[in-house]
Amino acid sequence: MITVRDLHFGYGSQKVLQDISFDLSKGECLAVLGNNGAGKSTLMKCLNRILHAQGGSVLAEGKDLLNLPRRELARQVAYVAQKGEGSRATVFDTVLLGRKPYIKWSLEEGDYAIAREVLQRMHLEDFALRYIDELSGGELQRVMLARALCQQPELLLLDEPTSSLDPKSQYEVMALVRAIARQNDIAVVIVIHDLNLALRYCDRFLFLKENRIFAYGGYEVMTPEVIGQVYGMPVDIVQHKGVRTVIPLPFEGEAV
Ligand SMILES: Nc1ncnc2c1ncn2[C@@H]1O[C@H](COP(=O)(O)OP(=O)(O)OP(=O)(O)O)[C@@H](O)[C@H]1O
Repeated sequence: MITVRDLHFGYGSQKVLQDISFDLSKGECLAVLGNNGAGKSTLMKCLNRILHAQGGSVLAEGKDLLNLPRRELARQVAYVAQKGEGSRATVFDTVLLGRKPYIKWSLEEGDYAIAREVLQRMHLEDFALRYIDELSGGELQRVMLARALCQQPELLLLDEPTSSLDPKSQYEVMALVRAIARQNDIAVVIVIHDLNLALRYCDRFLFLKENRIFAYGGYEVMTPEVIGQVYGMPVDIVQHKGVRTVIPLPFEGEAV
């Protein structure tokens, strides 16, 4: 269980996060939603201690993540940033790097086996020997996700993991993340702009607005009213062939 309580953060005098509290069970996916600049990436960076929260607590299974030694933190939390970096390393070596928090003296056969398994699950076997600075944006995004999975964290933080993927890959990757979360009991926090992907693959939803949580909960908070107030646009939610779908409605006076 991940328990976040009263998290606060500001860049200088600009307050970005205030009174952020939520709980997430293992195996669940939480979508973090909100407009550009709402503080979603900042929240992820506070959870991973890239940024230091100025107040509040983050507990994972009772362990205080904001005060764990770095190496221990890296075993608990994996983070995939919005912009992946492309260095001169192969895909296999990059994914293997996810084992770093566990290595004592040298890599063991178990580490290679985990990397191979993750590559297979992410359909990246054919890319194993390619250099990551020669991949497309979407391919690189898959590799960075694979590296995070190789880390076998308790908490997986994904900042817009589908932003560079083609439509089919977006659904495939989200389905895979959800399946891995459930099978391996990983709590996943996903910053995502696509409400339909969130609705389909996430279990809980956290809307940020004006530095604070505007709404948080299960499907009951995914309503046209909440979405309308957070994003300032009219929407409807319909069920089509069993799939709940958010449909943007025309703005007032807009011809369609
Ligand atoms: N390093 C920084 N220094 C100062 N202000 C920052 C910094 N990074 C972000 N901000 C500001 O903090 C606020 C929240 O930014 P953040 O990146 O967390 O938003 P976001 O919700 O992830 O946005 P987006 O959907 O555009 O990715 C914004 O007003 C942004 O301009």
